[in-house]
Amino acid sequence: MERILEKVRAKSEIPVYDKSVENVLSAILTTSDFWKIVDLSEEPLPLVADIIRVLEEEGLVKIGNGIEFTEKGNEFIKSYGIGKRDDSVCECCEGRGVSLKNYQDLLKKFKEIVKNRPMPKHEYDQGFVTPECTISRIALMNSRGDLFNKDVLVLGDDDLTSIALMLSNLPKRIVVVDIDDRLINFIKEVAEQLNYKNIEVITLDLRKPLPEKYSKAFDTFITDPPETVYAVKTFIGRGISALKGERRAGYFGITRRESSLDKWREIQRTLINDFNVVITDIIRNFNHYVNWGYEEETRAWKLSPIKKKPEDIWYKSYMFRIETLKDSRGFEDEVDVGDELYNDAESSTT
Ligand SMILES: NCCCCN(CCCN)CCCN
Repeated sequence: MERILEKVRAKSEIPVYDKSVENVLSAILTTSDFWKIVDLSEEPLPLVADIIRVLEEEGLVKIGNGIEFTEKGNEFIKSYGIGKRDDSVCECCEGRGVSLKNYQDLLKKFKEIVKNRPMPKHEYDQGFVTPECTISRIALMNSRGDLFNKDVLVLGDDDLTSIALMLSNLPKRIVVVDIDDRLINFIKEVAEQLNYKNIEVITLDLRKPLPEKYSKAFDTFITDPPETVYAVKTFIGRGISALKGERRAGYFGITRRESSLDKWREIQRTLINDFNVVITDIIRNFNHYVNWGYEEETRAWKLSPIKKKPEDIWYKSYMFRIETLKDSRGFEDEVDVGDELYNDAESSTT
């Protein structure tokens, strides 16, 4: 194992641990599909690709139509006592912990309205979640008392959460900001169709601070940022600066596909130390992203040992919920980064 770790460290700037290799080995025992191995291992995609390369160099796996153990590989995992990874996700709620029993009508209407939604744009790292997931977000936020008669801010909305919010008739007011005019126009059209008045839809680049009128104006925000430390600081920091005061809520997705646990610790330090908020929930794989179509253009494709597009959903993120308390603060400075907003050593689908 030591040899494997040394060789991976020589290739990757992402921290690698015994557990990182163990996670990948367990995943290969369960599936030969690269994308599913990344999903099950919960290690960042670039690190999984490097580990698989080293396993191949060591003659432990062979890479054909899939990734499989050689005889030598089977000996190796036996000697290390590596077991299969059994995910055991609840079939009823897909692991989200919210029931859609009371939201079936909302789900049906939402699916109907978003039939001809704008498709994901690589330029903005877009990738929308399934309708079941979008409606589960409404159920989750409503279950915490964060929607009924509340002022809600949506920072970036390729998931069209704002449309589900309009259909739910729960918020007092909705403000949606996005950089992509296609989404802005689509959401505006739907608001027209629904004759929904209490919504503002504006084009904004979140590298700039929010307009003054949105400072301390909301009870709840939701966002799903790219996962560089810059992007997390900017998107979530803007959201917190928009909250009215104490005991308001923020929701956002953080993935393991593009963030190592070392980066998770940085993100959690930013939340606790810089923003001085409290983390109330972290729900594993709450967000399931529909494959976005531009896979071949991404670094993930270049790194993948097998050039085959993913068939099933493999990219997921954990849903974080935070609340503000006394002395919580957001982030209101201008961020003048370009590409670094979307890319770092661990990202690969941006
Ligand atoms: N590049 C394709 C996947 C992007 C997912 N990211 C943006 C999602 C917007 N709905 C962020 C995922 C977790 N923060």
